[in-house]
Amino acid sequence: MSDREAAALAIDVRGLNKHFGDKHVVRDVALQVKRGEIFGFLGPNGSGKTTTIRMLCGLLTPDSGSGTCLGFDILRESEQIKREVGYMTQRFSYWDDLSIRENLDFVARLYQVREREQVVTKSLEDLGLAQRADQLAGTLSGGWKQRLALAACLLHEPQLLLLDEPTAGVDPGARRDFWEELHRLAARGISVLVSTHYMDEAERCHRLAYIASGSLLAQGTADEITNSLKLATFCLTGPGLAGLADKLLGQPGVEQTVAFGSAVHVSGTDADALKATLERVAAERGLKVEPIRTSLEHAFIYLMKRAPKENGHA
Ligand SMILES: Nc1ncnc2c1ncn2[C@@H]1O[C@H](COP(=O)(O)OP(=O)(O)OP(=O)(O)O)[C@@H](O)[C@H]1O
Repeated sequence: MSDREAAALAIDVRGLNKHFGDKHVVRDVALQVKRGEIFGFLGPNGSGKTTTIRMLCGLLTPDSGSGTCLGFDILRESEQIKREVGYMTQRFSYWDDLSIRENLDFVARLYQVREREQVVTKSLEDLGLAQRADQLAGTLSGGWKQRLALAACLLHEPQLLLLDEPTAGVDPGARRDFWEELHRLAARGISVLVSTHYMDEAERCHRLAYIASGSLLAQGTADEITNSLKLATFCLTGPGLAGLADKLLGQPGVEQTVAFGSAVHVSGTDADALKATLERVAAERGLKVEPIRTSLEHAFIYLMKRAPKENGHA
């Protein structure tokens, strides 16, 4: 890769491995995140997302692997990385009995931010927190707490944000606002790697990676990931759908069924066999069957079901 291409990458790592005791929790992970890109990091609980993020920002040393974060070597230059990265942990800690402004002021002191007062005031304005600047953090709702957390990790003007499930437990309106803010930051050239369990958030990322049991199973745009699986998906609607999803499993061509209230989505890689099965079932039961686009949600359910169940040892 040329220097120019490398400079266009905020994160460029390969062969990352991490064990905890005899548990191999991150396996040969390679990630490339472009500058100014919002990169989604998805995977079931315990799949290794937090561990990977901590290795990227120099908080954890990989057992093996190499690469750069913002052009700094992840093994030798972790101090520089920490200075240029904003890391929002799953449980952001703020001080309940300090106001929003006092919390930000405190964090700005930790980072030794110059012209602290102006920086804090600007941050309050940029993040829409000015009206609540004097409210005690402990009295804020989940959405406002996340906003405070984001403001805090932006104070030292990082080039890259590593956000670990920043919107867990936050209501849909506040999540939408949070994502608008992420897109504004990305438009300013800030790179974002964000882990999430929400499909609507995954759809809003420029590119994504899916990790299960420590291994990356897919990486690319939403379309690249869904197309790579070569899944055909059909939607069944009509009367008496209860229990149908389970009954279909195991029939020719049927690899995955997902029940929704008023429909069952059925996917498989052998489109002809799947179609034949569904047309037969639809005729028998008086249902309607139609092909639909394989969504990111279908793709991730498919990947998750095929991933090894446990983190293996070794
Ligand atoms: N310090 C540690 N010591 C021992 N095991 C750990 C440690 N940190 C994480 N693990 C284990 O490593 C595995 C991966 O954890 P990690 O937190 O990276 O997953 P995750 O994908 O971020 O999960 P979640 O979505 O639940 O946050 C889990 O089995 C976890 O129990």
